Amino acid sequence: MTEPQVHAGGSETWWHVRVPATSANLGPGFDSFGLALDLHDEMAVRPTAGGFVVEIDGPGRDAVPLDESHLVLRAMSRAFATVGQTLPGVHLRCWNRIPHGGGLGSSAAAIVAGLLLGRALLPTPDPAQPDRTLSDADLFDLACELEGHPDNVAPALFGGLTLCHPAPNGGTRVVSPVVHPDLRPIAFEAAASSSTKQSRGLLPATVPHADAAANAAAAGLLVLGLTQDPSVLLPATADRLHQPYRAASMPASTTLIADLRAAGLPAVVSGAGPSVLVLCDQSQQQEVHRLLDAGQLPADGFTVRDVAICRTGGQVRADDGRPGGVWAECAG
Ligand SMILES: Nc1ncnc2c1ncn2[C@@H]1O[C@H](COP(=O)(O)OP(=O)(O)OP(=O)(O)O)[C@@H](O)[C@H]1O
Ligand SMILES: N[C@@H](CCO)C(=O)O
Repeated sequence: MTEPQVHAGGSETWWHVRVPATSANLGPGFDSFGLALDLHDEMAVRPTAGGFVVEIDGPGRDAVPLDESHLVLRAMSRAFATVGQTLPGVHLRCWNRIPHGGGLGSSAAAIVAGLLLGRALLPTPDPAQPDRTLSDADLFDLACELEGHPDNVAPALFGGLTLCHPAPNGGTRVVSPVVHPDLRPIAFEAAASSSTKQSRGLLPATVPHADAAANAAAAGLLVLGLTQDPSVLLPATADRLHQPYRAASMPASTTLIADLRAAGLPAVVSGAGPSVLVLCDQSQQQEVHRLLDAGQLPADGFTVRDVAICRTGGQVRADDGRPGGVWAECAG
């Protein structure tokens, strides 16, 4: 990646964003529950005289388009179009850390990054046209539309634990319960990838009533487990709505989850997979590492990360377009 140009009068201003990885579903909370994790993509953008330049480090570098169809640029354009403007030429720099198609919310992070950067780049709002501004709620609605489901974009935008539910008059609402301080998630980041779109195609149009009832019970228990009593998280993470239908498409994840759960550890498919998330408390986190050290978990093909829950959603600042630097506190 080229170094940003520095002019005699100081460095050029870039709008710089960082957005957390997210794990959706958390077992029974299909298309509703999501958790922000302390693993971030960073992007920086500045307007140019015309055209698009995209530079990428990290996952997706050799796979994603480098023109206006890049997901971050599509989201930026959408933010501009929403207020009747056209995105100018931009230079976009991406430092990707979230694997693509891994089940850790890469597309949601890209969409939220693009919307936040788009809002930052928009001309100063005209006080005579207050509807031509974008609130966080507007960005959430746009993100849901672009992603197609809300459970990753909510924690990517707002941080922490988010539960999405249909609003009475249409659209989606978000609530953000406070997570129990003992939670210490572990992510088994899969080297393999899968397309969420294809993985959604494996799901049936209808499910047995008994399965829906079991998931409703587990999802209720999951709120208790995540906020007040982590000891219930093993039964609270049982799912019958999506994991059984996807199991055969990700055999290594399915075996790993079965072994972890047999050891009493609350493991789930992260998002649409194939990564795996374990909603550990402190002693369970140690137990996972003991089992790994003893070679008693089938973890080949996975990178194991202790990932703190990130209380902060996407953050934007103006700077010199270099990666890193100090951001507001994230881990909690
Ligand atoms: N940083 C990014 N820049 C550009 N495109 C991206 C970026 N991140 C994701 N994408 C696009 O999104 C696709 C992955 O999205 P997909 O929804 O299939 O998986 P995911 O978001 O990683 O997993 P999940 O939705 O299960 O959490 C990539 O193949 C790429 O096309
Ligand atoms: N709820 C979504 C999350 C992945 O983006 C799914 O499981 O398809």
